[in-house]
Amino acid sequence: MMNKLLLTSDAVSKEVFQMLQDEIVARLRSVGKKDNAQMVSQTQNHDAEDSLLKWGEHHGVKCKLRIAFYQGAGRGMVASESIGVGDTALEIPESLIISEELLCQSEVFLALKDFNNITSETMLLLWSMRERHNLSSKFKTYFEALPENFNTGLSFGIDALAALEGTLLFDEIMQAKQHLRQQYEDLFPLLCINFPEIFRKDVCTWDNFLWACELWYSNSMMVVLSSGKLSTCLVPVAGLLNHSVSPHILNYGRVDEATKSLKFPLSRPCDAGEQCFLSYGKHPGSHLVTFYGFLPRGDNPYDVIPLDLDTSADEEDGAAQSMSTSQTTHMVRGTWLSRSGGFPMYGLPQPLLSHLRAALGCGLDESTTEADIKENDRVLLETLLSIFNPMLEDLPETDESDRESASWDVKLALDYKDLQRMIISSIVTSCTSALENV
Ligand SMILES: C[S@@+](CC[C@H](N)C(=O)[O-])C[C@H]1O[C@@H](n2cnc3c(N)ncnc32)[C@H](O)[C@@H]1O
Repeated sequence: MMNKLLLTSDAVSKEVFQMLQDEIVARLRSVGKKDNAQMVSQTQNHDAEDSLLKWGEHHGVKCKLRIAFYQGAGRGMVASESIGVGDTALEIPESLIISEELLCQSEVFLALKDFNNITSETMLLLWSMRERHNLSSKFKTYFEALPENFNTGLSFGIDALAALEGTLLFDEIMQAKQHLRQQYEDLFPLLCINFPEIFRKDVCTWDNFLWACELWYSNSMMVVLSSGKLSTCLVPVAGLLNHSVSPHILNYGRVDEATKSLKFPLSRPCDAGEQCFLSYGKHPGSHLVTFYGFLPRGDNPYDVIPLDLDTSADEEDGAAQSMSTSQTTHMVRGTWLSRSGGFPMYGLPQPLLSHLRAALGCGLDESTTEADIKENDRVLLETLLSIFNPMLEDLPETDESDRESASWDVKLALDYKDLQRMIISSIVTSCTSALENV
């Protein structure tokens, strides 16, 4: 829009628009500087990654990025040159996208299309489980560059799960694992018996099935294909972009009609040598741990403590007395993310405060005196502390020596608990200091 205005305005307006554009770009540049994780190596000889880039180039991928290795994040993509706002960092031809449309030409689809209402997502999952072992696959180079283990929450071992007991993440991971186990048991050994040529027993193991599930959870993107269909897809090369809470690439996901390619344009500039990040979506830490196996650096505004509040009210209706109950869930973020730390918000969400003030009979109106306001807020803050203090007590601090010797999954579980503790602790601190002042 700015570029258009700069082209069409008179000289004076042009000067103003140019100043505005420079300021916007400077502000965008300052965002996310904390994200730049330590690069481990740019130059190591990593055959699988080099081959993937060459294979992509050969098939028409256009790329202003190269692959680098980052501490704690595996591979990532780094800008080979400075890339500006609106410029395309990466362009992938539609013919390289693994989607439902590609599936329709496969043996797996022909065998399964009429099988027990199977979904195309499940067929794609089974396709990738097989294709990984197909030596003559068109996507051999892509599969060879994928990790042996994805290390998501779905692969958490018993110690990591034990560390999470009592948290919502524990429930999320257990439910997801049970769902996948059930799905596997519904499919196997049935498919191996019915279609032994296609589904070989040695390929269709639980470990290979879980690998394919983790591949789709951690690497897939929603793409509108040129047919107009919205489809969950694997996008080779683009699957090497890591996530950030302040990403460079935000708006992507529609195949360009003219070029028949998926473009990844920048929403904020990326300097040469800087890691270029994508947004995987507005996910809280629990979702990123379960399905991707990491917690992002920096403040994630989608990290919340869900709070279920019951509102039970006695209602007099003539002679009979009835009881109405409703449940509301409030999402509470760390108070450091809020701009309104003091009275009357205390860094907490307005709907939660209104809900509690009404439930406690502590509403504010013109006739409320200053003394009433203070008393009401004392009751409100004490109620909030009675909710959040026990949560904090249930999350004891991690012993640092435990963390040093821990495995990847236990470390991630402990990091998640630290994050939860930090959010709850910020709420307790806000309420305690406010209580001292009323
Ligand atoms: C789409 S892949 C990105 C490429 C991946 N790093 C690799 O080496 O194949 C998604 C996976 O990358 C890792 N990842 C992405 N963003 C990350 C981040 N900000 N910090 C740590 N790991 C990240 C997680 O393991 C996630 O499951």
